[in-house]
Amino acid sequence: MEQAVPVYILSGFLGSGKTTLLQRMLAAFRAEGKRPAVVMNELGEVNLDGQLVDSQVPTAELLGGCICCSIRGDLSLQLAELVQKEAPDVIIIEATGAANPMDILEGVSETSLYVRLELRELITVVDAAHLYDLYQEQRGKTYRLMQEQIRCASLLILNKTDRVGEEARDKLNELLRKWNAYAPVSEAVQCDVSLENLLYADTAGTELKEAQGSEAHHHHAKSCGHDHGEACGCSDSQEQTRHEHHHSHAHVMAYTHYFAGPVNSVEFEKLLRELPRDVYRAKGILTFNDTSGRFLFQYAYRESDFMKINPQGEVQDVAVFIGEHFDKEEMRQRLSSLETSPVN
Ligand SMILES: Nc1nc2c(ncn2[C@@H]2O[C@H](COP(=O)(O)OP(=O)(O)OP(=O)(O)O)[C@@H](O)[C@H]2O)c(=O)[nH]1
Repeated sequence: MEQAVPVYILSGFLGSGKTTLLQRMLAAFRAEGKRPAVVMNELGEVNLDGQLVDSQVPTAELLGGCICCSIRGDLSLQLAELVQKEAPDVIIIEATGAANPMDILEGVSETSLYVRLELRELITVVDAAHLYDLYQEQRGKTYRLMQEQIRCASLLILNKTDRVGEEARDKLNELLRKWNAYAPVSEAVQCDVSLENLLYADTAGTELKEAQGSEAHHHHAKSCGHDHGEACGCSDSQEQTRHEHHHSHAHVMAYTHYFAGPVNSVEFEKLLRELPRDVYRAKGILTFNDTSGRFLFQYAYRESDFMKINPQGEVQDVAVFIGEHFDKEEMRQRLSSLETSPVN
């Protein structure tokens, strides 16, 4: 009988390290001679993470929304198409950091009714520094979303441990155990974990497979804190009325800026340093007028990083800013004021 294609879901809050883990997993699968395929979901209108994935890897993109609301139907279609067209040995789904993984898990389960898929693991990557800071306050929507993402996981990676001290690490391990008593926890920097243990730890996989059965699934849903009844904050109003349930990420919004010309690198870094606290993730591709080449920039929880890049395909200079209730118009004006005339 035809083998089911194993599926891995990567979850974790914005900027926690999902793409970093994705790259490691892809390298590990390919080293074993396997053909992985990827489904990437971004809140912004462009897939910048796709620039970090080898162009040889078949990739389906779900852009401009979150899998778990307006484009959940698309997830099923994309999965089915990937299996039929590419016949991959394994599929990795990278969710937006704002997604509730329970909805993606349901999406994969639905698809597995008509395409042979086997949900193997739901891996949640946790930004140690970000969670520790929110833990001090013990409230807020982002804190609750992180909690849901951690609860649903079959494997947990406590990433960015370079940004916290030993005391915080102990506290975080305790917290993860409290929220999810079953998933093995691996501490990591740059998601550098032993992938053999991670990908072939069968116990957690079994639990997830069982979760595809309705009763276990119901139980799983309950333990994920996926409470129904509150109004949905999805942008799509039809969707909103169709399934009136609670999405804890409804507070998250994205602004995509297409640059009309190069910007000054010093001024741009200053803008990143001065971003409001409510903008917790940004990324983009830029041309600077004071240094040659193009750069992929990353900003995650107040840390920024620039990498020289030769974009695959035609990519305009663009930046995506993700956060809570920030002023998009103010952001647009600030970014536009940095633009200079294109260099000929
Ligand atoms: N200091 C530190 N930075 C890290 C670590 N792991 C990843 N990063 C950096 O954090 C930034 C975000 O990492 P990504 O892997 O893109 O995070 P992500 O979860 O895919 O982000 P979204 O897709 O936007 O949700 C990048 O600049 C990474 O280089 C780590 O362990 N420590």
